[in-house]
Amino acid sequence: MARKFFVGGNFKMNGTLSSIKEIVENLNKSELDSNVEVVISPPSLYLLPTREHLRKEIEVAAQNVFDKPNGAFTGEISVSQLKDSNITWTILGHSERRTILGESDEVVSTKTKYATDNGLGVIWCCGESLEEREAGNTISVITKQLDSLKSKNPDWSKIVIAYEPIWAIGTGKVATTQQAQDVHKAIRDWLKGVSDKVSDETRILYGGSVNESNCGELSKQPDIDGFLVGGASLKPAFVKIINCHQ
Ligand SMILES: O=C[C@H](O)COP(=O)(O)O
Repeated sequence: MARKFFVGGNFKMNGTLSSIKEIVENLNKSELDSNVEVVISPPSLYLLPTREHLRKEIEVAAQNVFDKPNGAFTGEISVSQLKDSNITWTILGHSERRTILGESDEVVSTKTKYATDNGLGVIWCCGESLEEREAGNTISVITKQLDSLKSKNPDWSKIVIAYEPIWAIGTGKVATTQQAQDVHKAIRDWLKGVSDKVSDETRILYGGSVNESNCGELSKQPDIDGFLVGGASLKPAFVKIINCHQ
């Protein structure tokens, strides 16, 4: 079955009201490949104005969400609050939250389970550090992250996986097409252990220094179903990345 190509833009903690307005206006007026699913993820403060002004075919994602319905959880946002604001996706498990904010596999998996069970799409991130890659542990690190997720029995139909080698994030050091394809294939094979259907249908995105020059080759790989773009999603060239898949 053909998986719909997916391009996410993760603004991280970047942007202002005016710069995000410019990004939204640029996306609104651009011709975008209708075979590509596009989701952009501004900082939480800008979710609502982004949703309000962005063309409807593009969805909006939070960069994080909590696993409780409401209550005394200062600084957190709930799934129902996002859905109430027409925010239909969230990113979870980004390496910056795992390493800087100390989110464990258990925390990420629990939040993913809660979000998917309550109808939110999740861009679920995994990836290895440079030391782990150099020690030959890439697949075992990713398998551990995936095993933790599987143990919670999430709704896989709501999950898009983003493979993001930490050493390629924001460094300009993109993984080679072969390095990326190899890991994506390993993830696809691992997904067969959940079910053939999940393996066939789940999109696996690549993230890490994707730009308008390297996206074409990466997009030709059989197990690369899209991108999670950081820095380049803040630039007009993001449109070229959306349209790079032939
Ligand atoms: O979520 C996006 C990734 O961390 C990639 O960021 P980057 O494209 O700036 O390397």
